[in-house]
Parts: sequence; structure tokens; C-alpha cells
Amino acid sequence: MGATGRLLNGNFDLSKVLVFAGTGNNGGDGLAIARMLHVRGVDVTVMLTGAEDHTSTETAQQLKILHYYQIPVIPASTDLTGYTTIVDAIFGIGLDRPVEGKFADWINAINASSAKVFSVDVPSGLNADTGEPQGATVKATATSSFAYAKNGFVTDQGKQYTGQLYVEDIGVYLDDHYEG
Ligand SMILES: NC(=O)C1=CN([C@@H]2O[C@H](COP(=O)(O)OP(=O)(O)OC[C@H]3O[C@@H](n4cnc5c(N)ncnc54)[C@H](O)[C@@H]3O)[C@@H](O)[C@H]2O)[C@H](O)CC1
Ligand SMILES: [K+]
Repeated sequence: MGATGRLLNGNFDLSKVLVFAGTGNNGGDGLAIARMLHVRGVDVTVMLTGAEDHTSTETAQQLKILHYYQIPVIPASTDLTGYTTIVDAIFGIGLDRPVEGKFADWINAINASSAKVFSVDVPSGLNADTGEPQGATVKATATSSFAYAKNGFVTDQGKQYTGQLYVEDIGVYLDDHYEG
């Protein structure tokens, strides 16, 4: 069905959606979701955690498309007033250190907001291998994980962060490296 389909399935109030995006490829996936919601008529705003010229190649490409569609892209903030759904695309499997400082402030604001939270691939801050939070960690209403459910999602602790877990087929498999 795809992550965007999970958002469109009726369980989320899409009156005013915020995509909270990091500058890595997890953010790029969030930007693609923002575009797909926008073309379906959803009011979407993007908050970006870093500078537009410091994004990964794929994320830069997605940003270009968002600008073409004139989807608002604003700097990350802890003021999340008015948003009915927040798409968490800050960190995915590239998390490599504890979440601190302004990232922790943003994640704490997401958790404190009254909006439902939909995490892209991994709840930001959760170690996808162990299911241990690495500092501030998003508590999602639902998570769409790409290709397979990460090991950390099936632990008792990990489950508390993913919420409802969906696994999306993106055409990659664990045995992709085998020939024939
Ligand atoms: N790998 C695949 O098979 C696919 C991945 N997809 C998506 O890509 C993300 C992973 O993307 P990546 O760019 O490797 O990492 P992230 O976006 O998770 O983050 C990288 C970014 O964040 C910085 N960083 C890490 N930890 C911290 C921290 N604690 N504080 C501040 N900054 C931090 C790091 O330095 C990098 O700049 C995966 O989850 C999927 O969403 C595709 O979907 C395709 C298949
Ligand atoms: K995420």
C-alpha cells in the first residue's frame, strides 16, 4: 500500500499535516510523502531540521520537486500548534548517536503535541537494531517500516515507540545479493 496510503486510510486527521524532515534519506522519504499528500489535496507543511544546501543527494532532489509544487518548507521549530498529523521523518536507520540538544527539543515537542504521529521507517531516536531509545525518541501512533520489520521493533520496549507497525514492500529483499 505504501506509507502515504497508510496516512490516507482514514485513521489520521489530515486537515493540517506537518512533515518533520531531517536532511538525510529518511527526510527525503518524508518529503516524497509530503508531495504525494499535496497532490491529493492535503494541506502540508514541511519543517526541515537543517539547511537546504546540506541535504543528501536524494533529499535535495525531493526538495526541488517540493519547491516546484510550492509546498511550504520552513525551519524546524517546537511550535507545533494547529497540526492534526505529524509525519516523523527526522532519523531512520542512519541514527548513529544519542539524540540531544535541539533535536531532543523537537522530538519532545512532537511527543507533547496533540497530533497523531506517523513515523517513516523508524521512530526517530529509536535504535532499530536493539529497540532501545537513544536519548529523545518519537512515540508514534503508527510506523511504516520499509522492506522488513527491524529487529528492534519486536522487543517489548521497541513496540512502545512504533505504535501500529506496517511493513511496506519497496522491492528490496534480504537475499538481494544472491544471483539467480
Ligand atoms: N538503506 C536502504 O535500504 C533504504 C533507505 N531508505 C531511507 O533512508 C533512511 C536512512 O537514510 P540515511 O541518510 O542513511 O540516514 P538518516 O536519514 O536516518 O539520518 C542520517 C543523518 O542524520 C545524522 N544523525 C544521525 N544521528 C544523529 C543524532 N543523534 N543527532 C543529530 N544528527 C544525527 C547523520 O549524521 C546524517 O546526517 C532509511 O531510514 C529510509 O527512510 C530508503 O527508503 C530506501 C532504502
Ligand atoms: K523517522
